Amino acid sequence: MKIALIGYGKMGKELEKVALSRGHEIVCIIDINNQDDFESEAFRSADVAIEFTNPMVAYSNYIRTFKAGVKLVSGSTGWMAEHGDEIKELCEKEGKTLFWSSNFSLGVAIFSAVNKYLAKIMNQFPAYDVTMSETHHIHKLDAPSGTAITLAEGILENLDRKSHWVKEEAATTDELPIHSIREGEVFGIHTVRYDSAADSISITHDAKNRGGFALGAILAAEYTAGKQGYLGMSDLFPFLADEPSKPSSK
Ligand SMILES: NC(=O)C1=CN([C@@H]2O[C@H](COP(=O)(O)OP(=O)(O)OC[C@H]3O[C@@H](n4cnc5c(N)ncnc54)[C@H](OP(=O)(O)O)[C@@H]3O)[C@@H](O)[C@H]2O)C=CC1
Ligand SMILES: O=C(O)C1=N[C@H](C(=O)O)C[C@H](O)C1
Repeated sequence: MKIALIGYGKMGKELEKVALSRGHEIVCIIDINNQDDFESEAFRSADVAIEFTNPMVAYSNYIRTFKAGVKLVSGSTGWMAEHGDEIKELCEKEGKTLFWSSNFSLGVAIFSAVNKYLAKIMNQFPAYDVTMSETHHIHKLDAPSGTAITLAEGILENLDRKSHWVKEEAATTDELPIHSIREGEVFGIHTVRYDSAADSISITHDAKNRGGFALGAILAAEYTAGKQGYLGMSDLFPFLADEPSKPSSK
């Protein structure tokens, strides 16, 4: 498959390694210094472009990729609150294609499914209150992390006593607090913790390197080449939506 990379930083370089190891060809690399290449033949020839840049430029990269008629996979975080609805509409109503995930690692896909199921169970156990924390390297521009926001959304959809997430401290019992820590070169640690007076239950995903994010993004690119629309990890792994059994609310 022909792949174009947009952004050649920590993730761009990791993606290049994994793509080549799976027999793909990198036909174009766009970084901050060669923006004209969005109009190049090489870029247009790509089966899929993969974008990992930053919250400020991701949206304009998506629009330029759509204009070039190239399908897109992106892991950039921090753009969704401002532009999410417009980008989804371009995919759902105007034939554009974006596969986006706040975290491409297979471990986080599994963790997300467990997180939603645990939240549903906790409807039966009001003595437990839930908090979240995420730790990342000091270069990270956004907080909370995109993954933390996705995990929080998974809790809010399933745990009736929480209505919205907040940064750091909860002021009311319906708020779900997310604590963000920036430390050294940490690849990404996410913890969801339920606390009662008697005990606590924590689930944690701890990335050991960036290889897992890159592998997931390349698997997503292989999937996206033959698809259209707004796609995500639930399209790539639909079986993760199947629960072992649904706890009854009675
Ligand atoms: N979904 C997931 O699984 C993951 C998501 N991420 C997210 O991916 C993004 C990138 O992470 P990471 O690779 O670590 O960040 P880096 O800062 O290491 O890399 C980003 C690169 O994009 C370049 N860049 C800046 N502006 C543009 C532009 N307009 N067009 C093309 N390239 C540009 C930067 O250049 P310069 O340095 O010169 O500005 C830099 O080389 C972040 O939003 C992060 O949160 C990260 C890991 C996993
Ligand atoms: O910036 C990073 O490094 C990461 N960003 C993503 C996020 O915001 O959740 C995914 C991963 O945790 C690494």
